[in-house]
Amino acid sequence: MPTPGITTSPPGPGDSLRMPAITVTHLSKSFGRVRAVEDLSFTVEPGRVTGFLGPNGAGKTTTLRMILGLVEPTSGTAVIGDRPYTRLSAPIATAGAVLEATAFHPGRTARIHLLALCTAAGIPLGRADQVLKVVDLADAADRRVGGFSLGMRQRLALASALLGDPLVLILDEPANGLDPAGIHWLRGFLRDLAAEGRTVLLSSHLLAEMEQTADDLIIINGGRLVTEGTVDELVGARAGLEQTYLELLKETR
Ligand SMILES: Nc1ncnc2c1ncn2[C@@H]1O[C@H](COP(=O)(O)OP(=O)(O)OP(=O)(O)O)[C@@H](O)[C@H]1O
Repeated sequence: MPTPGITTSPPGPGDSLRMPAITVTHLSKSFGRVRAVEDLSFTVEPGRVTGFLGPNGAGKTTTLRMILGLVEPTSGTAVIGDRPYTRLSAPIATAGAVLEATAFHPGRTARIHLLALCTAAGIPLGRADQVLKVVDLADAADRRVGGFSLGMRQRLALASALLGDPLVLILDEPANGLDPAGIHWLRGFLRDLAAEGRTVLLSSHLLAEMEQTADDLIIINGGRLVTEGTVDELVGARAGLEQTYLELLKETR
């Protein structure tokens, strides 16, 4: 298994002071008559894994895309540190992301895919092999991505997100397609990133997994905040995250 750190010189404890939080303030997005996100506010703290939960269509992907500057908010703001993603001075070194439906050129090998990204982003080419090792894909580096399993594609997407050694990682359903060993690996990996002081935000429908992986939770429904807090606060004495989650959604219907 790869070593936890994604960089050759992981941030030290003092560096966590410089790790950016994600701050979403009164964020809204409408697509025509569809109100995908409505007056949403929350904070994602550095040094913690934050789970972003909500039923299908709750607005999770739209929110993540607004944080990454891929969707223009109708109103409100989403900032990483002190500014929107599109105004970051070093966006690739600040935030990395894995979004749903990541497209790869099927004829390219994993290494060529990453080398192309390095070239486009001005990242030293040696970084490609480093991140392949980190996500445990070194043995598949010269295989064409068209023949990759879903789990391997997820790992390659994660490798792409790590190229810039980002302080903030934003992942939309990263466990999708991973087998139990892969999910176990991902959990340890994300926990290690947070332990290095990085800010980790991930959406998932896998509640049992989220309960084990996340420190903090943000739950939304119908584009609005249902609740946010630590896993301990929210689950507390109740019988697990699944029951807590279903009860909270029922209350807000
Ligand atoms: N580009 C778009 N054009 C029109 N409607 C959109 C667009 N993107 C999202 N929506 C709508 O916004 C709402 C929120 O969608 P979103 O994908 O953000 O939810 P989600 O919580 O990520 O759902 P899931 O868990 O199913 O992935 C849905 O009603 C969706 O149909």
